Amino acid sequence: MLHSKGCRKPWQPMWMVNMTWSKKSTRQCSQRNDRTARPSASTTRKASLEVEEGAVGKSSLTIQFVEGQFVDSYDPTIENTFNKMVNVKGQDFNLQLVDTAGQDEYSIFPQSHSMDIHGYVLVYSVTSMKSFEVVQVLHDKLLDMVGKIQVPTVLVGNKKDLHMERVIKPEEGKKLADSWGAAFMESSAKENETAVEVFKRIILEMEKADGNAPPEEKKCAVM
Ligand SMILES: Nc1nc2c(ncn2[C@@H]2O[C@H](COP(=O)(O)OP(=O)(O)OP(=O)(O)O)[C@@H](O)[C@H]2O)c(=O)[nH]1
Repeated sequence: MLHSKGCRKPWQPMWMVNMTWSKKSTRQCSQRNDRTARPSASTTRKASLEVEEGAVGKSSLTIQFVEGQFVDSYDPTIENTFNKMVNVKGQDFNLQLVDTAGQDEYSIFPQSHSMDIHGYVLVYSVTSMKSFEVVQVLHDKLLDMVGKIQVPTVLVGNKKDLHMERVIKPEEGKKLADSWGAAFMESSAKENETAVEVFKRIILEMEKADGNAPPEEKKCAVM
């Protein structure tokens, strides 16, 4: 897409959180914990997925997306990197995803989370008011660190399948995301469809920030 005809311009690196991805023209198998994977010869994109508070389901969403399975156990994350090819609106992206450790409002935001990152996925649990509060603190810290007023971001309310335990309404999440100029969605790491949708959404947000509207929204000059 970057090098093809049309009105696309060369992609310029931006910072993101927790995930990295690169565009490639061929499909690749996913790899877990692949810290040695060679970067794509083509332009590389990075995004990062930040989880507010522990246990909101960040790792579960990632594993559902990368491996297509739900993990019922809880094993606190230190940091893992994943690669996964994903097709969005006819274009292949090689997503390099960094699954970071859960954070609270007192955590120091690692500088590495602003380096060579193109977008961020911020996750809270719809069953935890605390996680919803912490995600707001983390977003502020993120903007301070990168020195921008807006970054490509998707706010995700996870665990939507836990209906009886829900304490955050979808409208509250949407309102917060709107105030950030971010995309919003709810997910369940038990459902492959919503996990995949999370990562497609952040790719679209990064594309948008790069001036690359989705195909149906693109307006090329008529010669
Ligand atoms: N019902 C339900 N349980 C979930 C969902 N996502 C995660 N869980 C469970 O919540 C617990 C924590 O999930 P993790 O994915 O490890 O959470 P995390 O945010 O990565 O936690 P940290 O590694 O501490 O950052 C696990 O027991 C998961 O099985 C979900 O969408 N629905």
